[in-house]
Amino acid sequence: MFMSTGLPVPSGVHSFVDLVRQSLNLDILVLANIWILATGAITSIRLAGNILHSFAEKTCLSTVHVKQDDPLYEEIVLWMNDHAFKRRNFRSVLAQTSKSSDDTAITRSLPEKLDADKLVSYKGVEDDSSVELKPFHGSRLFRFKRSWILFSHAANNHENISRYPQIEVRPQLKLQCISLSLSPIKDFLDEVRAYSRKVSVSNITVYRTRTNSREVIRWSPVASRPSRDIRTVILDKHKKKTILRDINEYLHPHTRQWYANHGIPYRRGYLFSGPPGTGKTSLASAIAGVFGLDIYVLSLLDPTVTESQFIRLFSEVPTRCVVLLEDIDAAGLNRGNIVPTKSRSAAAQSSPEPTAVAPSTTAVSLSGLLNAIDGISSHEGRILIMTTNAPQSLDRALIRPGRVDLHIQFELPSHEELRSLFLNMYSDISQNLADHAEEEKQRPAGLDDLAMRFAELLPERRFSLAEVQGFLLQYKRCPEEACENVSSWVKEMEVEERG
Ligand SMILES: Nc1ncnc2c1ncn2[C@@H]1O[C@H](COP(=O)(O)OP(=O)(O)OP(=O)(O)O)[C@@H](O)[C@H]1O
Repeated sequence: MFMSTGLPVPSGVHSFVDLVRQSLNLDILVLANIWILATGAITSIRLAGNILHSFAEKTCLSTVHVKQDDPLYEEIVLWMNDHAFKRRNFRSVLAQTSKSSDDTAITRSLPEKLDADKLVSYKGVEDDSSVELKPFHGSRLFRFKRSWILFSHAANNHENISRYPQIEVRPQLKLQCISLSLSPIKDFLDEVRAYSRKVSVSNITVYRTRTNSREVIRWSPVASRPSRDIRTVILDKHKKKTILRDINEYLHPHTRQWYANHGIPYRRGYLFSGPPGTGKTSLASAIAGVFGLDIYVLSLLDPTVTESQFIRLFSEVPTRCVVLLEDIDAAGLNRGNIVPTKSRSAAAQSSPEPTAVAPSTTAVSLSGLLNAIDGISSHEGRILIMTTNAPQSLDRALIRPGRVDLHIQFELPSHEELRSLFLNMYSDISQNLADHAEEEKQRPAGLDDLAMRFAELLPERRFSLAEVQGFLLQYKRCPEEACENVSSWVKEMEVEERG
Protein backbone atom coordinates (compact mmCIF):
# COMPACT_ATOMS: atom_id res chain seq x y z
CA MET A 1 0.00 0.00 0.00
CA PHE A 2 1.18 3.50 -0.79
CA MET A 3 -0.26 5.18 2.31
CA SER A 4 1.89 3.21 4.75
CA THR A 5 3.49 6.32 6.39
CA GLY A 6 0.10 7.58 7.56
CA LEU A 7 0.93 11.10 6.29
CA PRO A 8 -1.70 12.86 4.20
CA VAL A 9 -0.80 12.62 0.54
CA PRO A 10 -2.16 15.22 -1.89
CA SER A 11 -4.76 13.81 -4.26
CA GLY A 12 -2.65 14.92 -7.26
CA VAL A 13 0.13 12.51 -6.19
CA HIS A 14 -2.44 9.73 -5.87
CA SER A 15 -3.68 10.20 -9.38
CA PHE A 16 -0.08 10.42 -10.74
CA VAL A 17 0.84 7.12 -9.00
CA ASP A 18 -2.34 5.48 -10.32
CA LEU A 19 -1.61 6.77 -13.81
CA VAL A 20 1.96 5.33 -13.77
CA ARG A 21 0.69 2.03 -12.36
CA GLN A 22 -2.04 1.71 -15.01
CA SER A 23 -0.04 2.85 -18.03
CA LEU A 24 3.27 1.04 -17.30
CA ASN A 25 1.77 -1.81 -15.36
CA LEU A 26 4.44 -1.26 -12.68
CA ASP A 27 4.25 -0.63 -8.97
CA ILE A 28 6.03 2.62 -8.13
CA LEU A 29 7.07 1.24 -4.76
CA VAL A 30 8.96 -1.54 -6.50
CA LEU A 31 10.64 1.07 -8.71
CA ALA A 32 11.61 3.14 -5.67
CA ASN A 33 13.11 0.10 -3.98
CA ILE A 34 15.09 -0.83 -7.11
CA TRP A 35 16.40 2.76 -7.33
CA ILE A 36 17.47 2.73 -3.65
CA LEU A 37 19.21 -0.61 -4.12
CA ALA A 38 20.99 0.52 -7.30
CA THR A 39 22.21 3.76 -5.66
CA GLY A 40 23.45 1.79 -2.66
CA ALA A 41 25.24 -0.69 -4.91
CA ILE A 42 26.91 2.07 -6.96
CA THR A 43 28.03 3.91 -3.79
CA SER A 44 29.43 0.67 -2.35
CA ILE A 45 31.27 -0.15 -5.59
CA ARG A 46 32.73 3.38 -5.63
CA LEU A 47 33.77 3.11 -2.01
CA ALA A 48 35.31 -0.31 -2.61
CA GLY A 49 37.04 1.11 -5.68
CA ASN A 50 38.48 3.98 -3.64
CA ILE A 51 39.66 1.61 -0.90
CA LEU A 52 41.18 -0.70 -3.50
CA HIS A 53 42.81 2.23 -5.27
CA SER A 54 44.38 3.62 -2.12
CA PHE A 55 45.50 0.11 -1.15
CA ALA A 56 47.01 -0.37 -4.62
CA GLU A 57 48.62 3.08 -4.40
CA LYS A 58 50.38 1.99 -1.23
CA THR A 59 51.38 -1.45 -2.43
CA CYS A 60 51.74 -1.84 -6.18
CA LEU A 61 51.19 1.53 -7.93
CA SER A 62 54.01 3.93 -8.71
CA THR A 63 52.90 7.54 -8.68
CA VAL A 64 54.47 10.71 -10.00
CA HIS A 65 53.05 14.13 -9.12
CA VAL A 66 53.73 17.15 -11.27
CA LYS A 67 53.38 20.68 -9.95
CA GLN A 68 51.55 23.22 -12.02
CA ASP A 69 54.45 25.64 -12.13
CA ASP A 70 56.89 23.10 -13.51
CA PRO A 71 57.48 23.32 -17.29
CA LEU A 72 56.83 19.57 -17.43
CA TYR A 73 53.19 20.20 -16.55
CA GLU A 74 52.48 22.01 -19.83
CA GLU A 75 54.51 19.45 -21.75
CA ILE A 76 52.50 16.52 -20.37
CA VAL A 77 49.20 18.26 -21.12
CA LEU A 78 50.46 18.94 -24.65
CA TRP A 79 51.46 15.30 -25.18
CA MET A 80 48.14 14.02 -23.81
CA ASN A 81 46.18 16.38 -26.06
CA ASP A 82 48.13 15.32 -29.12
CA HIS A 83 48.14 11.57 -28.38
CA ALA A 84 46.00 9.93 -25.68
CA PHE A 85 43.09 12.38 -25.95
CA LYS A 86 43.15 12.65 -29.70
CA ARG A 87 40.53 10.08 -30.62
CA ARG A 88 38.21 10.57 -27.65
CA ASN A 89 35.22 12.79 -27.78
CA PHE A 90 35.18 15.14 -24.80
CA ARG A 91 32.15 17.13 -23.82
CA SER A 92 33.87 19.17 -21.14
CA VAL A 93 36.88 20.96 -22.57
CA LEU A 94 39.05 24.00 -22.03
CA ALA A 95 38.52 26.77 -24.57
CA GLN A 96 41.64 28.80 -25.21
CA THR A 97 42.34 31.81 -27.36
CA SER A 98 45.06 30.61 -29.64
CA LYS A 99 48.37 32.44 -29.31
CA SER A 100 49.50 30.87 -32.55
CA SER A 101 51.04 33.25 -35.06
CA ASP A 102 49.99 31.04 -37.93
CA ASP A 103 48.14 33.33 -40.35
CA THR A 104 47.35 30.72 -43.02
CA ALA A 105 43.60 31.05 -42.62
CA ILE A 106 43.74 34.85 -42.83
CA THR A 107 46.13 34.78 -45.78
CA ARG A 108 43.76 32.44 -47.64
CA SER A 109 40.84 34.83 -47.34
CA LEU A 110 42.78 37.87 -48.58
CA PRO A 111 43.71 38.78 -52.17
CA GLU A 112 47.21 37.56 -53.06
CA LYS A 113 48.69 40.98 -53.86
CA LEU A 114 48.60 43.82 -51.36
CA ASP A 115 46.79 46.86 -52.68
CA ALA A 116 48.30 49.82 -50.81
CA ASP A 117 45.11 51.89 -51.15
CA LYS A 118 42.69 49.17 -50.09
CA LEU A 119 42.38 49.04 -46.33
CA VAL A 120 41.53 45.67 -44.80
CA SER A 121 39.43 45.30 -41.66
CA TYR A 122 40.49 42.13 -39.81
CA LYS A 123 37.16 41.94 -37.97
CA GLY A 124 35.53 40.38 -40.99
CA VAL A 125 38.43 38.14 -41.91
CA GLU A 126 38.03 34.52 -41.01
CA ASP A 127 40.53 33.27 -38.47
CA ASP A 128 39.78 29.66 -37.68
CA SER A 129 42.86 29.29 -35.53
CA SER A 130 41.73 31.81 -32.93
CA VAL A 131 39.92 29.36 -30.62
CA GLU A 132 41.31 26.03 -29.48
CA LEU A 133 39.25 23.42 -27.66
CA LYS A 134 41.34 21.10 -25.53
CA PRO A 135 40.56 18.30 -23.12
CA PHE A 136 41.99 19.45 -19.84
CA HIS A 137 40.70 17.95 -16.63
CA GLY A 138 39.83 14.32 -16.11
CA SER A 139 41.42 10.89 -16.07
CA ARG A 140 42.60 8.65 -18.84
CA LEU A 141 44.10 5.20 -18.77
CA PHE A 142 46.37 4.66 -21.74
CA ARG A 143 49.00 2.26 -22.90
CA PHE A 144 52.54 3.49 -23.27
CA LYS A 145 55.05 0.99 -24.61
CA ARG A 146 54.22 -2.09 -22.50
CA SER A 147 52.70 -0.37 -19.46
CA TRP A 148 49.34 1.03 -18.61
CA ILE A 149 49.53 4.57 -17.29
CA LEU A 150 46.73 6.41 -15.51
CA PHE A 151 46.78 10.15 -16.12
CA SER A 152 44.65 12.21 -13.71
CA HIS A 153 44.32 15.93 -13.89
CA ALA A 154 42.15 17.47 -11.18
CA ALA A 155 40.53 20.88 -11.45
CA ASN A 156 41.97 23.66 -9.34
CA ASN A 157 40.14 24.17 -6.08
CA HIS A 158 40.27 27.95 -5.93
CA GLU A 159 38.17 28.10 -2.78
CA ASN A 160 40.74 26.13 -0.80
CA ILE A 161 43.60 28.10 -2.29
CA SER A 162 42.16 31.44 -1.24
CA ARG A 163 41.04 30.12 2.16
CA TYR A 164 44.31 28.39 3.07
CA PRO A 165 47.03 30.10 0.98
CA GLN A 166 49.74 28.86 3.33
CA ILE A 167 48.87 25.18 2.80
CA GLU A 168 50.69 23.38 0.03
CA VAL A 169 47.93 22.47 -2.42
CA ARG A 170 47.89 18.90 -3.66
CA PRO A 171 49.65 18.66 -7.01
CA GLN A 172 46.95 18.53 -9.64
CA LEU A 173 48.59 16.32 -12.19
CA LYS A 174 49.31 12.71 -11.40
CA LEU A 175 50.71 9.81 -13.39
CA GLN A 176 50.40 6.27 -12.09
CA CYS A 177 51.28 2.85 -13.34
CA ILE A 178 51.00 -0.70 -12.05
CA SER A 179 54.61 -1.30 -11.27
CA LEU A 180 56.92 -1.27 -8.32
CA SER A 181 59.40 0.71 -10.34
CA LEU A 182 59.06 4.27 -11.62
CA SER A 183 60.84 3.46 -14.86
CA PRO A 184 57.70 3.19 -17.08
CA ILE A 185 56.69 6.71 -16.01
CA LYS A 186 60.27 7.92 -16.38
CA ASP A 187 60.27 6.55 -19.96
CA PHE A 188 57.00 8.29 -20.59
CA LEU A 189 58.36 11.60 -19.28
CA ASP A 190 61.43 11.27 -21.51
CA GLU A 191 59.10 10.80 -24.47
CA VAL A 192 57.06 13.85 -23.38
CA ARG A 193 60.22 15.99 -23.25
CA ALA A 194 61.44 14.75 -26.61
CA TYR A 195 58.05 15.45 -28.17
CA SER A 196 57.90 18.94 -26.71
CA ARG A 197 61.41 19.67 -28.00
CA LYS A 198 60.43 18.43 -31.45
CA VAL A 199 57.31 20.59 -31.55
CA SER A 200 59.12 23.73 -30.44
CA VAL A 201 62.40 23.11 -32.22
CA SER A 202 62.51 26.43 -34.02
CA ASN A 203 60.83 28.37 -31.23
CA ILE A 204 62.17 29.88 -28.08
CA THR A 205 60.04 30.33 -25.01
CA VAL A 206 60.35 33.52 -23.03
CA TYR A 207 59.66 33.27 -19.31
CA ARG A 208 58.89 36.17 -17.03
CA THR A 209 57.91 36.32 -13.39
CA ARG A 210 54.25 36.14 -12.49
CA THR A 211 52.41 36.04 -9.16
CA ASN A 212 50.14 32.99 -9.06
CA SER A 213 46.75 32.57 -7.37
CA ARG A 214 48.51 31.78 -4.08
CA GLU A 215 50.44 35.05 -4.22
CA VAL A 216 53.66 33.16 -4.91
CA ILE A 217 55.92 34.65 -7.53
CA ARG A 218 57.01 32.07 -10.12
CA TRP A 219 58.47 31.78 -13.60
CA SER A 220 55.75 31.63 -16.21
CA PRO A 221 56.00 31.22 -20.00
CA VAL A 222 54.77 34.39 -21.66
CA ALA A 223 55.62 33.79 -25.29
CA SER A 224 56.83 31.11 -27.61
CA ARG A 225 58.09 32.54 -30.83
CA PRO A 226 60.38 31.69 -33.72
CA SER A 227 63.92 32.46 -32.71
CA ARG A 228 65.70 35.40 -34.30
CA ASP A 229 68.11 34.44 -37.05
CA ILE A 230 71.62 35.31 -35.86
CA ARG A 231 72.47 36.53 -39.39
CA THR A 232 69.99 39.38 -38.94
CA VAL A 233 71.91 40.77 -35.97
CA ILE A 234 74.44 43.28 -37.18
CA LEU A 235 77.61 43.19 -35.14
CA ASP A 236 81.30 43.20 -35.82
CA LYS A 237 82.10 39.73 -37.24
CA HIS A 238 84.90 39.14 -34.80
CA LYS A 239 82.73 39.97 -31.75
CA LYS A 240 79.91 37.76 -33.02
CA LYS A 241 82.22 34.85 -33.61
CA THR A 242 83.91 35.29 -30.24
CA ILE A 243 80.71 35.15 -28.23
CA LEU A 244 79.21 32.27 -30.23
CA ARG A 245 82.37 30.20 -29.82
CA ASP A 246 82.59 31.03 -26.14
CA ILE A 247 79.00 29.93 -25.45
CA ASN A 248 79.35 26.86 -27.65
CA GLU A 249 82.35 25.73 -25.66
CA TYR A 250 80.76 26.58 -22.33
CA LEU A 251 77.61 24.55 -23.02
CA HIS A 252 79.48 21.40 -24.01
CA PRO A 253 79.21 18.62 -21.37
CA HIS A 254 83.02 18.19 -21.42
CA THR A 255 83.40 21.79 -20.30
CA ARG A 256 81.02 21.20 -17.43
CA GLN A 257 83.16 18.26 -16.36
CA TRP A 258 86.28 20.39 -16.70
CA TYR A 259 84.80 23.05 -14.41
CA ALA A 260 83.86 20.36 -11.88
CA ASN A 261 87.36 18.80 -12.02
CA HIS A 262 88.95 22.18 -11.39
CA GLY A 263 86.53 23.17 -8.64
CA ILE A 264 85.31 26.21 -10.56
CA PRO A 265 81.58 27.07 -10.39
CA TYR A 266 80.05 26.25 -13.76
CA ARG A 267 78.64 29.66 -14.70
CA ARG A 268 79.25 32.15 -17.45
CA GLY A 269 78.22 35.78 -17.56
CA TYR A 270 78.17 38.30 -20.40
CA LEU A 271 77.76 42.04 -20.38
CA PHE A 272 76.29 43.74 -23.46
CA SER A 273 76.81 47.47 -23.29
CA GLY A 274 76.07 50.26 -25.69
CA PRO A 275 73.62 53.01 -26.63
CA PRO A 276 69.89 52.20 -26.82
CA GLY A 277 68.72 50.43 -29.98
CA THR A 278 72.05 48.97 -31.01
CA GLY A 279 71.05 45.30 -30.82
CA LYS A 280 71.82 44.06 -27.30
CA THR A 281 68.44 42.38 -26.74
CA SER A 282 68.36 41.17 -30.34
CA LEU A 283 71.70 39.40 -29.89
CA ALA A 284 70.54 37.77 -26.62
CA SER A 285 67.44 36.47 -28.36
CA ALA A 286 69.40 35.22 -31.37
CA ILE A 287 71.90 33.44 -29.09
CA ALA A 288 69.00 31.62 -27.40
CA GLY A 289 67.83 30.56 -30.87
CA VAL A 290 71.25 29.34 -32.02
CA PHE A 291 71.73 27.15 -28.96
CA GLY A 292 68.09 26.14 -28.56
CA LEU A 293 67.72 27.69 -25.12
CA ASP A 294 64.78 29.38 -23.46
CA ILE A 295 65.07 32.92 -22.11
CA TYR A 296 64.27 33.88 -18.51
CA VAL A 297 63.84 37.63 -18.23
CA LEU A 298 64.31 39.33 -14.88
CA SER A 299 63.99 43.00 -14.19
CA LEU A 300 65.58 44.82 -11.30
CA LEU A 301 62.91 47.47 -11.69
CA ASP A 302 60.02 45.07 -11.06
CA PRO A 303 58.33 46.50 -7.93
CA THR A 304 56.64 43.17 -7.11
CA VAL A 305 59.90 41.25 -6.66
CA THR A 306 61.60 41.43 -3.29
CA GLU A 307 65.29 40.67 -2.82
CA SER A 308 64.72 37.18 -1.40
CA GLN A 309 62.29 36.36 -4.22
CA PHE A 310 64.81 37.64 -6.74
CA ILE A 311 67.48 35.31 -5.34
CA ARG A 312 65.04 32.38 -5.28
CA LEU A 313 63.93 32.99 -8.89
CA PHE A 314 67.54 33.09 -9.97
CA SER A 315 68.12 29.70 -8.37
CA GLU A 316 65.03 28.18 -10.01
CA VAL A 317 66.03 28.53 -13.65
CA PRO A 318 66.80 25.28 -15.52
CA THR A 319 70.33 24.09 -16.14
CA ARG A 320 70.68 25.27 -19.71
CA CYS A 321 69.02 28.59 -20.39
CA VAL A 322 69.67 32.28 -20.93
CA VAL A 323 68.91 34.55 -17.98
CA LEU A 324 68.45 38.06 -19.32
CA LEU A 325 68.86 40.94 -16.89
CA GLU A 326 68.10 44.09 -18.84
CA ASP A 327 69.18 47.67 -18.22
CA ILE A 328 71.01 46.95 -14.98
CA ASP A 329 72.17 50.56 -14.79
CA ALA A 330 68.59 51.89 -14.80
CA ALA A 331 67.91 50.44 -11.35
CA GLY A 332 70.49 52.78 -9.80
CA LEU A 333 71.97 49.79 -8.05
CA ASN A 334 74.82 50.63 -5.72
CA ARG A 335 76.32 49.70 -2.39
CA GLY A 336 73.87 51.60 -0.21
CA ASN A 337 74.93 55.22 -0.53
CA ILE A 338 78.43 54.49 -1.70
CA VAL A 339 79.15 55.90 -5.12
CA PRO A 340 80.01 52.99 -7.39
CA THR A 341 83.57 52.66 -8.52
CA LYS A 342 84.20 52.77 -12.23
CA SER A 343 85.45 49.77 -14.04
CA ARG A 344 88.90 50.24 -15.52
CA SER A 345 87.82 49.57 -19.07
CA ALA A 346 84.67 51.64 -18.78
CA ALA A 347 86.57 54.49 -17.19
CA ALA A 348 88.95 54.49 -20.12
CA GLN A 349 86.16 55.12 -22.61
CA SER A 350 83.76 57.22 -20.56
CA SER A 351 83.82 60.98 -20.32
CA PRO A 352 86.08 62.56 -17.69
CA GLU A 353 82.95 63.94 -15.95
CA PRO A 354 81.99 61.92 -12.87
CA THR A 355 78.87 59.86 -13.52
CA ALA A 356 75.75 60.97 -11.70
CA VAL A 357 74.49 58.14 -9.57
CA ALA A 358 70.78 57.61 -9.78
CA PRO A 359 69.10 56.82 -6.48
CA SER A 360 68.33 53.14 -6.15
CA THR A 361 64.88 52.33 -7.53
CA THR A 362 64.94 48.61 -6.90
CA ALA A 363 64.08 46.37 -3.97
CA VAL A 364 67.24 44.40 -4.78
CA SER A 365 70.51 45.64 -3.31
CA LEU A 366 73.87 45.19 -4.96
CA SER A 367 74.81 42.49 -2.47
CA GLY A 368 71.47 40.75 -3.19
CA LEU A 369 72.22 40.78 -6.90
CA LEU A 370 75.77 39.49 -6.38
CA ASN A 371 74.36 36.77 -4.16
CA ALA A 372 71.83 35.78 -6.82
CA ILE A 373 74.52 35.66 -9.52
CA ASP A 374 77.06 33.53 -7.73
CA GLY A 375 75.92 32.95 -4.17
CA ILE A 376 75.70 29.53 -2.62
CA SER A 377 72.17 28.87 -3.94
CA SER A 378 72.87 30.20 -7.40
CA HIS A 379 72.18 27.82 -10.21
CA GLU A 380 75.00 26.34 -12.29
CA GLY A 381 74.89 25.89 -16.04
CA ARG A 382 72.95 28.98 -17.03
CA ILE A 383 74.14 31.80 -19.24
CA LEU A 384 73.69 35.20 -17.69
CA ILE A 385 73.39 38.14 -20.06
CA MET A 386 73.22 41.60 -18.53
CA THR A 387 72.56 44.62 -20.70
CA THR A 388 73.34 48.23 -19.94
CA ASN A 389 73.47 51.60 -21.64
CA ALA A 390 75.95 52.95 -19.09
CA PRO A 391 78.67 50.43 -18.22
CA GLN A 392 80.68 53.18 -16.54
CA SER A 393 78.06 53.51 -13.81
CA LEU A 394 78.25 49.85 -12.78
CA ASP A 395 79.98 48.77 -9.63
CA ARG A 396 83.23 46.94 -10.31
CA ALA A 397 82.15 44.07 -8.11
CA LEU A 398 79.27 43.36 -10.48
CA ILE A 399 81.41 43.13 -13.57
CA ARG A 400 84.48 41.40 -12.20
CA PRO A 401 85.58 38.20 -14.00
CA GLY A 402 83.49 35.27 -12.80
CA ARG A 403 80.39 37.42 -12.92
CA VAL A 404 81.06 38.99 -16.30
CA ASP A 405 83.41 36.83 -18.36
CA LEU A 406 82.99 38.59 -21.67
CA HIS A 407 82.06 42.20 -22.34
CA ILE A 408 80.58 42.91 -25.77
CA GLN A 409 80.43 46.58 -26.62
CA PHE A 410 77.81 47.73 -29.10
CA GLU A 411 78.35 50.96 -30.95
CA LEU A 412 76.35 53.26 -33.15
CA PRO A 413 76.65 51.84 -36.69
CA SER A 414 79.44 52.36 -39.19
CA HIS A 415 78.79 52.72 -42.94
CA GLU A 416 79.36 49.00 -43.36
CA GLU A 417 76.76 48.19 -40.68
CA LEU A 418 74.23 50.59 -42.19
CA ARG A 419 74.77 48.84 -45.52
CA SER A 420 74.13 45.47 -43.86
CA LEU A 421 70.90 46.75 -42.30
CA PHE A 422 69.70 47.93 -45.70
CA LEU A 423 70.53 44.56 -47.28
CA ASN A 424 68.79 42.72 -44.43
CA MET A 425 65.65 44.73 -44.98
CA TYR A 426 65.41 44.15 -48.70
CA SER A 427 66.80 40.67 -49.27
CA ASP A 428 64.95 37.47 -48.58
CA ILE A 429 66.89 35.86 -45.79
CA SER A 430 64.11 33.43 -44.97
CA GLN A 431 65.88 30.95 -47.28
CA ASN A 432 68.32 28.77 -45.49
CA LEU A 433 71.41 29.71 -47.45
CA ALA A 434 74.51 27.91 -46.38
CA ASP A 435 77.18 30.44 -47.17
CA HIS A 436 77.66 34.13 -47.63
CA ALA A 437 78.52 33.88 -51.36
CA GLU A 438 75.28 32.00 -52.03
CA GLU A 439 73.36 34.65 -50.10
CA GLU A 440 74.91 37.41 -52.23
CA LYS A 441 73.97 35.63 -55.45
CA GLN A 442 70.30 35.51 -54.41
CA ARG A 443 70.03 39.27 -53.87
CA PRO A 444 67.91 41.31 -56.29
CA ALA A 445 70.05 42.99 -58.95
CA GLY A 446 71.23 46.48 -58.05
CA LEU A 447 70.50 46.08 -54.35
CA ASP A 448 74.18 46.16 -53.43
CA ASP A 449 74.68 49.51 -55.17
CA LEU A 450 71.58 50.95 -53.56
CA ALA A 451 72.77 49.74 -50.15
CA MET A 452 76.14 51.39 -50.67
CA ARG A 453 74.50 54.67 -51.72
CA PHE A 454 72.11 54.55 -48.78
CA ALA A 455 74.90 53.97 -46.26
CA GLU A 456 76.97 56.83 -47.64
CA LEU A 457 74.08 59.24 -47.33
CA LEU A 458 73.98 58.62 -43.59
CA PRO A 459 76.57 59.93 -41.13
CA GLU A 460 78.59 57.20 -39.41
CA ARG A 461 78.11 56.49 -35.69
CA ARG A 462 75.27 58.98 -35.37
CA PHE A 463 71.93 57.16 -35.38
CA SER A 464 71.17 53.82 -33.82
CA LEU A 465 70.22 50.84 -35.99
CA ALA A 466 66.79 50.93 -34.32
CA GLU A 467 66.31 54.51 -35.56
CA VAL A 468 67.47 53.73 -39.09
CA GLN A 469 65.33 50.58 -39.11
CA GLY A 470 62.35 52.73 -38.07
CA PHE A 471 62.99 54.95 -41.09
CA LEU A 472 63.36 52.00 -43.48
CA LEU A 473 60.11 50.46 -42.25
CA GLN A 474 58.28 53.32 -43.97
CA TYR A 475 59.61 51.99 -47.28
CA LYS A 476 59.37 48.24 -46.76
CA ARG A 477 58.92 47.49 -50.43
CA CYS A 478 60.67 50.48 -52.02
CA PRO A 479 64.45 50.55 -51.43
CA GLU A 480 64.81 53.27 -54.10
CA GLU A 481 62.42 55.57 -52.25
CA ALA A 482 64.30 54.94 -49.01
CA CYS A 483 67.49 56.10 -50.74
CA GLU A 484 65.80 59.18 -52.15
CA ASN A 485 64.36 60.26 -48.80
CA VAL A 486 67.16 59.41 -46.41
CA SER A 487 68.96 62.78 -46.65
CA SER A 488 65.85 64.74 -45.69
CA TRP A 489 65.26 62.29 -42.80
CA VAL A 490 68.81 62.99 -41.56
CA LYS A 491 68.12 66.74 -41.64
CA GLU A 492 64.85 66.27 -39.73
CA MET A 493 66.61 64.19 -37.10
CA GLU A 494 69.32 66.82 -36.70
CA VAL A 495 66.75 69.59 -36.25
CA GLU A 496 64.94 67.41 -33.69
CA GLU A 497 68.18 66.80 -31.81
CA ARG A 498 69.04 70.49 -31.71
CA GLY A 499 65.50 71.47 -30.64
N1 LIG B 1 72.73 45.39 -34.27
C1 LIG B 1 71.51 45.23 -34.73
N2 LIG B 1 71.25 44.28 -35.65
C2 LIG B 1 70.01 44.10 -36.11
N3 LIG B 1 68.94 44.82 -35.70
C3 LIG B 1 69.14 45.76 -34.78
C4 LIG B 1 70.42 46.01 -34.26
N4 LIG B 1 70.32 47.01 -33.38
C5 LIG B 1 69.04 47.35 -33.33
N5 LIG B 1 68.31 46.61 -34.16
C6 LIG B 1 66.86 46.68 -34.34
O1 LIG B 1 66.39 47.72 -33.49
C7 LIG B 1 65.37 47.28 -32.59
C8 LIG B 1 65.81 47.45 -31.14
O2 LIG B 1 66.95 46.63 -30.90
P1 LIG B 1 67.31 46.02 -29.49
O3 LIG B 1 66.10 45.97 -28.62
O4 LIG B 1 68.06 44.78 -29.71
O5 LIG B 1 68.26 47.16 -28.94
P2 LIG B 1 68.91 47.30 -27.51
O6 LIG B 1 70.33 47.65 -27.73
O7 LIG B 1 68.62 46.12 -26.68
O8 LIG B 1 68.13 48.57 -26.95
P3 LIG B 1 67.91 49.04 -25.43
O9 LIG B 1 69.23 49.37 -24.86
O10 LIG B 1 67.04 50.25 -25.59
O11 LIG B 1 67.21 47.92 -24.73
C9 LIG B 1 65.09 45.84 -32.94
O12 LIG B 1 63.88 45.80 -33.66
C10 LIG B 1 66.23 45.40 -33.84
O13 LIG B 1 65.72 44.65 -34.91
